This record gives sequence, structure tokens and C-alpha cells, in this order.
Amino acid sequence: MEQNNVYDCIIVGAGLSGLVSARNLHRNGSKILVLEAQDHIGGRMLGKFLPSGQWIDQGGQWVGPTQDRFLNLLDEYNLRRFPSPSNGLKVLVFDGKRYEFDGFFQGFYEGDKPGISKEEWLDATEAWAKFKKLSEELPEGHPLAGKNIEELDSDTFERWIKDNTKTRFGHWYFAYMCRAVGFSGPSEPKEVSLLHALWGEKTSSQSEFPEADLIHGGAGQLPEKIASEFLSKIHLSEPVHTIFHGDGKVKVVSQLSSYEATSVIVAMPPHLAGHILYQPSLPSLREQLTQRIPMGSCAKVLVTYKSPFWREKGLAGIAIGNLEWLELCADSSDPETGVGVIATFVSGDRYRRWQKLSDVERKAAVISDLAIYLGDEALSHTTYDEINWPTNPWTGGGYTSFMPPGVWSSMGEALSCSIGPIHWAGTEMSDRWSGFFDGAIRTGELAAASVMDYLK
Ligand SMILES: Cc1cc2nc3c(=O)[nH]c(=O)nc-3n(C[C@H](O)[C@H](O)[C@H](O)COP(=O)(O)OP(=O)(O)OC[C@H]3O[C@@H](n4cnc5c(N)ncnc54)[C@H](O)[C@@H]3O)c2cc1C
Ligand SMILES: [Mg+2]
Repeated sequence: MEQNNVYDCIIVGAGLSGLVSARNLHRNGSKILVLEAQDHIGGRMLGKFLPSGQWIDQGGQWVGPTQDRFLNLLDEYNLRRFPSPSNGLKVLVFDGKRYEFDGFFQGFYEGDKPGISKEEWLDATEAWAKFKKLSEELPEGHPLAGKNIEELDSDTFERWIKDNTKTRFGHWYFAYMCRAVGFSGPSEPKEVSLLHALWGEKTSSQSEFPEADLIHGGAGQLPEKIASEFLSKIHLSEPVHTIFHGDGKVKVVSQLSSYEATSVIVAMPPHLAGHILYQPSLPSLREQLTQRIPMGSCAKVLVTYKSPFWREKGLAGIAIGNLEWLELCADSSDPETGVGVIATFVSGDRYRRWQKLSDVERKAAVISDLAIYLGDEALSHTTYDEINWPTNPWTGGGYTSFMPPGVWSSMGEALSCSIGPIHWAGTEMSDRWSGFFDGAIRTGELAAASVMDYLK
């Protein structure tokens, strides 16, 4: 159908997945329109330059060696990478004791172990080996059906951790991995299905080093580059609230106007796709699924310093532990600027306590924990930027979503299936690197391909 006012495809959401699908369709010669709720593109791929000229990534920032879709895009737009700084001693603070050690452990083990007891270390590492083995037994793709799937999906990850660790350290290590690092979400182990945690490890494993590299100038530069080919097709500040579909066309209604098209790609986290009203209504499995996929509770905080002071003390600037607020911080300094940048996260129950504090208290909480990890020099910061992702209504949390018990096995099949002219994208839909930039790109490519098929 080629009428002047009818588009081949309307893409709702200009995050990375929406932009990639729009770009592929535009290159294919399709007539597209992109409707974005916010006054900027990029969604969770969001960067900013500080007054000093130093860049920070307020959303995602890292890329790893097996994230080939993301690496291809970076190459295509000539964005240069550098190794995420990791030289020097790492810090673990556990139950009030501080250890510096020349190694690393985050789902993989390198170098020396921290100075905790052998019993604690073996407890964590032996349970990890069991967890890893269980994850490798999952079928390929989304974990919907197959051996033990229903059983694994009926437990929380917390139950498994309690059954498989004996020490406080062993328990914390898994909870920390769930809350601050991997398995998507992030989530508290009590909130998430064991199956989902295993699937996260299988499809987006820390052992593939997803935090290996950073990007000079930040990941946040990429959205403008991708969009440069079709800028005039993007409408900002136009939230979509209704999609009419049927009779071989769709009508997409935003807060400002309505548009007709042959197809639509809804490119956003599932719970936001569920906020849109579909007429006629979608199959019940899909409607019910989007009611059951929450986003992680997480804020990202970026703190800058005149220089990476921790290096003068032999520290890597990477620290983990069970402090009151921060369980993880990482040196994110670009060697070409010389500025010290620490990225840190407040997640799960810690986030829920922290967001109740005043502005002054939240900042004091973060900075005082950084001082425990890296030393009192951390108190003398130059800038402090917190990005409270759950308060952004067009994201609802971060880094990504997670599945509570029972969701994958009872209605997960509705996650990525197109429904007539309606196609879905968004990192949450991916069966590889779900929750990461790479997963967002994969779903953008797949949605564009399925629309091209549909338009034939
Ligand atoms: C703090 C944080 C750290 C992260 N760290 C990393 C990392 O280091 N490496 C990594 O690979 N990934 C990381 N991620 C994940 C990564 O940012 C996401 O996987 C990716 O950006 C998601 O892209 P998307 O297009 O799927 O969704 P989004 O970026 O969420 O895009 C959805 C878009 O839809 C728009 N929208 C929503 N509702 C509507 C509506 N009704 N109408 C119109 N528009 C709408 C939104 O405004 C948004 O622009 C991180 C994420 C966060 C939050
Ligand atoms: Mg709805």
C-alpha cells in the first residue's frame, strides 16, 4: 500500500532497538515514521558531556568481545574502544572487613582470591560450578519448555541459593551477582525465577566478559549516528497511547496526532508495550504476559575526580562488597581525558531504601561508601550525577526486566511473536544478550526483517 499519508511501518520507541529496525527498513526503501515519547532519542543508551568536556554514560556503557552485533555497529560508525580499566588491586569489603587482592571473580575467576576463609571461598566457587552446569543444560532460545523447565521456573533463585550455599559469603556472592551484575534485572534473588537466573547466565554470561571495553566519548554517541540517515522521519515528544489494527492496516495514535501504516514495530520494554491500548485487544497470553514482567530497581551514579587517584595507591578502582548502599563500583576513566570517573549502582532493596532519602542523604550515602572502597580521597569529587532509572516513566527501571517465577513457562511464548501487523523489538525480547545493547540490536534487526517479510 503506497499512499502519501500511509507509512509502510511506524516504529514506536527510538531506543537502540527501534533505531536499528528503523535504519534497516529505511535502507530497504520502506516508508517509515519513528514516534518517540521523550524529547531525545536513545532510550537507555544515553550519554552526556560534563561542563569540563568529560563524557559520561548515564545508561549502558560496556561492550564485550562476543557482542558481535554491537561491535559491528561501533566499527561502522568508527567509534573507538579502550579496555575498561582493571589494572591494580581489586577491593572486597565483606561484613566490615576490607580485602585488597590481585584477582577477580564475577562468575569467572582470575588471579588470587581475596583473604576470606577457604571454607567461604569453596562454598561460593563450588556452588557456582553447579549453577553454571545447570545453566548449560537449558535448551537453546527462550526457556519455554523442555526437561525440568516447569520445575526450575517454580522456584525463586533465593530458594536455590539457600539450598546450595552454607556460608554468609556464599549466599551473598550469588545475591550480589543477581542484584548488581548479571542474570538481567537486576533483581533480588527472592523476586526472580531460578529458571530466569540460569537462562541469564547461559545467554549473557559474565564468563564472556561483557564489561571488557568502554567507548571513547561514550556509548551515548551512537543513537545520533544511527539516526543521521533518517532524522526527518523521527518525531520526538510524541508518546503513543493507542494502536488500532485490522483490515490490513494500523492506526497509531500519539498524544499529538494519528498516523496510518501497513505495520508497526513496538520497540520498548514489555511492560511499556503493555501500557499501550490495542484495539482490538491482543491475545490474552500477550496481555497477561506484559502485566508480569517488571523492570529492575536500579540507579546508576557517576562520580568524577580530577584524576583516577586510586591508581596512585595501586588500586584498580573496581570494588565489590556488602556495604549499606553500593555493592559494586568500577573505574570508567577514559585514558584520553585523564579525568577519574567511577561508575556505581544502587540496586534491589538497597535502591528501594536509598530512593526514600533526601537529595543530600542519597549523595552522602554513595560518596561515603566509595570512601570505604577506595579511600577518603573519594570524598573530594568534582561532579556527581545520579540517574534514577525507575523514575523515568519511559523506561520504568534498569538495566532491564526480569521474570518472576512461573512467567516463562506459562506465558513466555507470547514474548516475541508478531501479532498480524504488530511486531515487537527491545532487548528484553532477545534470546542472546537480553538486557544488553547487543540484544537490543538483535531484536531491532529481527523486527525489521519480519516487517520486510510482512510487507512483501
Ligand atoms: C543503568 C544501566 C546500565 C546499563 N549498562 C549496560 C552496559 O554496560 N552494556 C550493555 O550492553 N547494556 C547495558 N544496559 C542495557 C542497555 O542500555 C539496554 O539493553 C538498551 O539500551 C535497550 O534498548 P531498547 O531499544 O531495547 O530499549 P530502550 O532504550 O528502553 O528504548 C525504548 C524507547 O521507547 C520509548 N518509549 C517508551 N514508551 C513509548 C511510547 N508509549 N511511545 C513512544 N515511545 C515510547 C522510550 O522513551 C525509549 O526511547 C544498561 C542499562 C541501564 C539502564
Ligand atoms: Mg494494556
